[in-house]
Amino acid sequence: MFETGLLRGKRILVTGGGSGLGAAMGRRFLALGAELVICGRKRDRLEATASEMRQETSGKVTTIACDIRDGAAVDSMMDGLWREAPLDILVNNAAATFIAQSEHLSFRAADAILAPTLHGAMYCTLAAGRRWIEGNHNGVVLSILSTSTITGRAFTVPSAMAKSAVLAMTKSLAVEWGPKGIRTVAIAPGPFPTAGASGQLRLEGRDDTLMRNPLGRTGEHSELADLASFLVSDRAGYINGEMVVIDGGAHLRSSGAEDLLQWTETQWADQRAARSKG
Ligand SMILES: CCCCCCC/C=C/C(=O)SCCNC(=O)CCNC(=O)[C@H](O)C(C)(C)COP(=O)(O)OP(=O)(O)OC[C@H]1O[C@@H](n2cnc3c(N)ncnc32)[C@H](O)[C@@H]1OP(=O)(O)O
Ligand SMILES: NC(=O)C1=CN([C@@H]2O[C@H](COP(=O)(O)OP(=O)(O)OC[C@H]3O[C@@H](n4cnc5c(N)ncnc54)[C@H](OP(=O)(O)O)[C@@H]3O)[C@@H](O)[C@H]2O)C=CC1
Repeated sequence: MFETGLLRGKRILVTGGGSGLGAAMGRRFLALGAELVICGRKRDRLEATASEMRQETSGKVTTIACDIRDGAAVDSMMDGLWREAPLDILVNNAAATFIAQSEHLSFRAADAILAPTLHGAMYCTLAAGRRWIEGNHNGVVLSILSTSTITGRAFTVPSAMAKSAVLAMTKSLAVEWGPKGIRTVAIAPGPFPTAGASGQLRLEGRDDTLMRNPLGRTGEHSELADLASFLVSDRAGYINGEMVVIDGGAHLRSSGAEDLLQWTETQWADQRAARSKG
């Protein structure tokens, strides 16, 4: 689909790149000639993914164990990266969510979603942006958001709040940092099967989420990876502050949570008892 070497010479950090959509984007970036860095909390999973990637391509893949909820850890990751060479592209992909009745959310539970999804994305963006500006280096920030930024979404309120805040960051920095050579863009995916999403959102046990998709299917990882590759590339050099939706048109029919309005209190009690550790 793309010219060979579309991302040659680009050094890209994908947060949460050890699994799911982050790994899918990373694989495509490597295939297009980029140098890839992936971070996450689970060192073993990062290493396993990186070694698969190295076998698939001849590209350079580096892993860094970093909890992006910790600003000092993010700074130390960026310092380490910059000691070798500046990044060119940051992909804010790491996030957390689960379904819950909002009245049952403890403050700690709300923070467990806000901390990686909002604060983590903000820390990474500020840490990269500051270094790009100091070094007079161009950069691109791509944030993976959600159609909840458009529709809101019942039962995943902290996630909808965090994603909406990162959209506000994307639009605001497009204006503030555009003149400094930094583009900020975003993608709002609809349902894409990943272990994280299925586990946290109980996708397999839900009746009508997929049926409501106008295209009658979930997204392919390669479709999201293609869109991400275009948006971070120089070919998208005039796109700034924009969020592109990739959901088969689903959000035009439903936020994706309406079936949960029919759940009984027993179902919610079962859900609370069967928490998934993502
Ligand atoms: C369907 C329509 C379209 C799809 C739209 C999809 C939009 C977005 C999708 C995604 O983001 S998919 C990505 C999903 N991936 C992940 O979530 C991976 C990361 N996950 C995690 O880190 C954990 O699973 C976590 C639970 C989210 C956070 O773990 P952490 O170690 O930080 O938290 P804990 O210490 O375990 O718990 C803190 C706090 O939260 C309460 N809690 C945990 N799980 C639940 C739950 N399922 N329901 C209610 N509350 C929960 C837990 O009890 C703690 O609170 P206190 O008990 O201490 O008050
Ligand atoms: N799949 C879907 O249907 C949709 C996904 N999205 C978004 O796409 C992105 C990827 O989701 P998906 O691939 O499905 O889910 P995954 O659960 O596979 O991905 C989440 C990633 O984030 C990392 N992560 C979580 N918390 C932290 C943290 N504190 N510090 C560093 N890394 C962290 C995890 O790694 P580790 O556990 O090692 O820390 C994991 O690799 C997310 O932003 C999600 O909100 C949006 C809409 C729909």
